[in-house]
Amino acid sequence: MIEVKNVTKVFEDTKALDNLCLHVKKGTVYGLIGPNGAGKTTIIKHLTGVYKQDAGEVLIDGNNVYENIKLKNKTICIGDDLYFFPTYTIADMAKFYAGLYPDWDWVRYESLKEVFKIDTKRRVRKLSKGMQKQVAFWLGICTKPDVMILDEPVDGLDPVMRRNVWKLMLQDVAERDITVLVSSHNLRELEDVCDHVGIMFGGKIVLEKSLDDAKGNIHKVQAAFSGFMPDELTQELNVLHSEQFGSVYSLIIKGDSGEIKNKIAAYSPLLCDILPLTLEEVFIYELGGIGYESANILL
Ligand SMILES: Nc1ncnc2c1ncn2[C@@H]1O[C@H](COP(=O)(O)OP(=O)(O)OP(=O)(O)O)[C@@H](O)[C@H]1O
Repeated sequence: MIEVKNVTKVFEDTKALDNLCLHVKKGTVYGLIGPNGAGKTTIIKHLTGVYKQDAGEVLIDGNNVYENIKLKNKTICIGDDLYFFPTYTIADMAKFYAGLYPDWDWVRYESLKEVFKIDTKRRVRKLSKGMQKQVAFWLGICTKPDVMILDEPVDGLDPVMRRNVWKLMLQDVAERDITVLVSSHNLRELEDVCDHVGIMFGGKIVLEKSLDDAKGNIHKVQAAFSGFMPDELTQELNVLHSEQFGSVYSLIIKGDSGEIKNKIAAYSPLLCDILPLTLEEVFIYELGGIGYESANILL
């Protein structure tokens, strides 16, 4: 279980984290999403013990993360800034990891040769960017972590390998109850793997919910009336966004779908369809509601 309690971090004149609270349950996959500069990488660096917070608490299983060797042994972080020793081959790196991580699993390492299919005698630094990422996952999974912190994890991996890597991680979530926090701008992909999402904006978490709840409280509605949509109805509904194409209104409405349907039905619409939103649309409209506007390109 990951708990971030009221964490603040200031860099010179920038408040990167502002009283941030975040909760990730054990055995779940948590998608951390937010616009550029929201503070995602900064909180990740706190979760991996790179930064020390100015205020608040960063806890994994109830223990402070900063300078906690025991927790570091059971946490793997994979981001864009991968580090491998200049002359080391994959096999050398595996031996190094085996010495560093007490639960290193050689059997898994051997069996994953079937998945990653890269010659272990090759120097890691000479591999392509995507292959280096594969090695990071290969080694990371073999440390048998309790917690995986991932920053744009599958960037640079080809579609088959992205799928393989997610399969391996979700297998560990199901079988070993590991906890995964993943930050990514690829919302389509997160939608397939996350149980919970946290939306960050301005150094805070502005929404933290199960994926189903996040998507269940905001709807795309298409409605038509004989004439214009009644003003009274617009006032009764929490309309985040509205567009009109001829006599059809395309609306983004916050609230319970049953209640929305009943309120519209009371005005005898010619058409009333409630459609599911994608995570990308939830992101755009939730953030639009708090002042991070996007162009009207989704309806
Ligand atoms: N080492 C640092 N020194 C000064 N400012 C920093 C430092 N690291 C981050 N910041 C600032 O903190 C804020 C949050 O940055 P952060 O990298 O955490 O955002 P992010 O959500 O990861 O963004 P992106 O999606 O673009 O990667 C930004 O305003 C950034 O300029």
